[in-house]
Amino acid sequence: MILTVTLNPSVDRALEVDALIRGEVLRAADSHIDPGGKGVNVSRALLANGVRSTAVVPTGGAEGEQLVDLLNAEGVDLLSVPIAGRTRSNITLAEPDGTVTKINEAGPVLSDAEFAQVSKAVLDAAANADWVVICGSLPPGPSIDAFADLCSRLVGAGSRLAVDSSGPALLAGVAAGAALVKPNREELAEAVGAEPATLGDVIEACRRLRAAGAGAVLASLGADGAILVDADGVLAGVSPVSVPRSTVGAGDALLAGFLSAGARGAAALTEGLAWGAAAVSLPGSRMPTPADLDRTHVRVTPDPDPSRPLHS
Ligand SMILES: Nc1ncnc2c1ncn2[C@@H]1O[C@H](COP(=O)(O)OP(=O)(O)OP(=O)(O)O)[C@@H](O)[C@H]1O
Ligand SMILES: O=P(O)(O)OC[C@@]1(O)O[C@H](CO)[C@@H](O)[C@@H]1O
Repeated sequence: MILTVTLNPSVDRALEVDALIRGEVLRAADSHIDPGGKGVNVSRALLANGVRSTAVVPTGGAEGEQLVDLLNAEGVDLLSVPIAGRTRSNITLAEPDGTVTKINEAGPVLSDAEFAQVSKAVLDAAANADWVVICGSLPPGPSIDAFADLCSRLVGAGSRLAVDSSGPALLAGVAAGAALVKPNREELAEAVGAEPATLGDVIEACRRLRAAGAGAVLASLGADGAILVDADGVLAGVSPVSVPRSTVGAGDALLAGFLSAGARGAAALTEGLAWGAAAVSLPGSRMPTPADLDRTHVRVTPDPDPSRPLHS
């Protein structure tokens, strides 16, 4: 069982518009509502592909009830911790060429007592989990020290921890000794204080995160694919998408696919890239099912040319 933790989940509203024009009334050609938040998406993707997962989410207010209803409707196994604040609602504006504009709320304040309750739920459930996967932004409230403490306690208790977050939360996961971190290009740049221009820059940044405590680094690079740096070496992979529809949740699908296939080696990276590419071809933050997956276009190679420039 893979336990996911989304401290700041959301109800995701995706609107498809012909073109994004500031100051105009835009008419949506189509709209979708999905349960959202990065860990929630990892659980949804795993479930859609027959992998057991439980999602821990703090929920509150009308949107919190809606999120629980949406997740129950999909059959996601939930550990919902009630909070006083209102679960956020995040907006996606998707244009026909695949350009996505996202507006994410900060999310409700999580009080110290509420964070302690969520942490207890996570630590209790972690005992039966193959992985504990903490994803997404931290909501207002919990200090970075409190978050770092949760990561350290999980690692100390023997859990295999994966962290997909940004800024101080990503670094806290690294320092706690997470077995895996999954930064995207911007998160990696922020973590090492340098914008990568080539695959070599990405590999060097991943090595720095490993030296700082992470076991493995899976760096997602949008249309440039992904790089895996772990104790076995370096792998690079790409999976071209002919008609990108929405990149929202692609990183979550990549992580879910990678974990589902054992989180190690070319087979796991291939699986992650197939799930990521499939998510990009689907609207909103819809997660791929087995019928959406096509592994034939995925290319994974060891020790890629470090001078290869990044495009996206
Ligand atoms: N335009 C694209 N074309 C092909 N594949 C893509 C594209 N965008 C994303 N992907 C695939 O999805 C994976 C994750 O994308 P990205 O690096 O954008 O993740 P992310 O920023 O974490 O996404 P999110 O936070 O929305 O889940 C990439 O590694 C790649 O495999
Ligand atoms: O604000 P965060 O927590 O960084 O990201 C939240 C979010 O953008 O991430 C998911 C896609 O990865 C969406 O379902 C959700 O709206």
